[in-house]
Amino acid sequence: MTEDAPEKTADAPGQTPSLEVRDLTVRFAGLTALDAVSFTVAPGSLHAVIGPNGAGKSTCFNVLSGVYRASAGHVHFGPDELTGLPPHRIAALGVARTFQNIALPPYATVADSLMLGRHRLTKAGFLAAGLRLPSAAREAERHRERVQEIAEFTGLERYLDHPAAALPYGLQKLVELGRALCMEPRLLLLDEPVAGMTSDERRRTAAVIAGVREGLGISVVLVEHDMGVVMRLADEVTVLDFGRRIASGPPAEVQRDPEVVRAYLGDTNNSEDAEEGVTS
Ligand SMILES: Nc1ncnc2c1ncn2[C@@H]1O[C@H](COP(=O)(O)OP(=O)(O)OP(=O)(O)O)[C@@H](O)[C@H]1O
Repeated sequence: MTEDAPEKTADAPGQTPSLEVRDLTVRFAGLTALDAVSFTVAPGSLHAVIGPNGAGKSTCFNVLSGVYRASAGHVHFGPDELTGLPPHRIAALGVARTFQNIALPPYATVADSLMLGRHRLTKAGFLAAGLRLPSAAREAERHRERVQEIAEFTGLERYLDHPAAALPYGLQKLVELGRALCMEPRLLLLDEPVAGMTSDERRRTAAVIAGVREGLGISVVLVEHDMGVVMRLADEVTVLDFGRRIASGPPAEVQRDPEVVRAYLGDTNNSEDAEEGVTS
């Protein structure tokens, strides 16, 4: 695809395609952060990428979303090659992501923050919106309705008028998730969505993620340290260690894999994971 080719939009009809990651390699000045990693995310499934600290999970995410460039290998989303595309082109193909660290605008309400996710789908031009043409007003109303639906889906409806950045941490992370859903993605990349949450917040967020997979038919790639959440939600798990894929398969299988157990228990810098192992 050339830079001048028209951008596809995610709201085009059609099924969610599979995501194929093939021999993905990323090198940083002498360090191989990802070493020929391959996995497939089946349409509508939830695929977790796990591994001890420094295993290459964030690097993998950053390549999938276009933040980092692969040194070798390919990522295909259906017929489209994502490798080498900038983040906005990947987003235009229906791939949305959340970040480990919250990046909400400081004074925006929850409604405004969710509406930011609609930006890419807005068709009315600056002039039509500025002149308050009926077509622009109708479109704005449709976006507001969708924001309301997604707020209900994520349990945020009663906070719509609150400043997002003033909400408790767990709700702010849900706003991030809601904003990604407002992009109408076909593939959602969730980077540690329950990190730093209370157990109540974790339960609530895990239920929303389960709802995304079950109710919306969106494929999800999840990077998460909370093994309880991973084992409950994932259809398939890929385990990385020192940039290499050491195991892949259904959670129950991966959990028993001796190399996975060794990678976790042998990682003395990761006491929380070592204590929890891969069995919680
Ligand atoms: N931009 C970068 N420049 C140089 N090295 C990097 C860069 N990003 C990541 N790395 C290195 O690549 C390796 C993999 O890091 P990465 O952040 O992908 O691991 P991770 O599995 O996400 O770890 P964590 O669970 O701690 O977030 C690490 O050794 C890290 O220091």
